[in-house]
Amino acid sequence: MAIHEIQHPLIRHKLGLMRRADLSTKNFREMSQEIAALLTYEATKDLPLESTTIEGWCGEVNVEKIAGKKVTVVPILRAGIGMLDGVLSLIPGAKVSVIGIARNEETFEAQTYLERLVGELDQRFALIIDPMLATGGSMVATIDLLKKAGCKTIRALVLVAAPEGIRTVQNAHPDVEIYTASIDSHLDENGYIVPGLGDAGDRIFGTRQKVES
Ligand SMILES: O=P(O)(O)OC[C@H]1O[C@H](OP(=O)(O)OP(=O)(O)O)[C@H](O)[C@@H]1O
Ligand SMILES: O=c1cc[nH]c(=O)[nH]1
Ligand SMILES: [Mg+2]
Repeated sequence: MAIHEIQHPLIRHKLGLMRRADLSTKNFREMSQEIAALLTYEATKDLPLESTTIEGWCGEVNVEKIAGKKVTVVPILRAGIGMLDGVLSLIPGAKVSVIGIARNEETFEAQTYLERLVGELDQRFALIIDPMLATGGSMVATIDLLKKAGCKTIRALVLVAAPEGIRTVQNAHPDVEIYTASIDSHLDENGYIVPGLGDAGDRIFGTRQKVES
């Protein structure tokens, strides 16, 4: 498996802004979608093209179109929804397969509570989206489930990845490529990515609990 940490200046700049603890929910949401679109651009760079002839303004013209596989975007609820519009802004025709997974915050075990997959998964290119790859439990559970449903080509887009999570996905699913805006330092004792973004779901949905001082 390859891990791609994208070095594009727009991504680096936007991620830097997202790390600010005082960033508003509105701005955090907007930047999640913007980085998701930029990661989509990178992760689809090698999609195969085929030639076709169309009727242009001055007669027949040869153009290219994406060949073969159709795409399904797979947001991992909840936080993955925060990247969905960004991905769809570049692949508007993609079908969406929704997976609900919540991490048990004591054991870090991934618990699946919803599975709504689109059809013909054996013919689709799946793009999993989740802002955070921490222990990797949620990502491995999602890939397990997609493969069981017949999916053969899978890539994952995450805003921030921890080395621990990358290793876990790498060991379980060496064929899956991950695209990320940043490989961060490590996980803390609560399984949070350092420096990370904090709880991405809470920051996207505005459910962040204020810490009493
Ligand atoms: O790599 P892992 O250790 O599995 O952790 C990462 C998962 O944790 C977060 O979701 P969370 O379980 O908090 O659910 P939420 O999106 O509903 O907030 C995040 O969005 C990932 O799905
Ligand atoms: O750092 C982390 C780890 C898991 N889930 C998050 O939202 N953030
Ligand atoms: Mg959360």
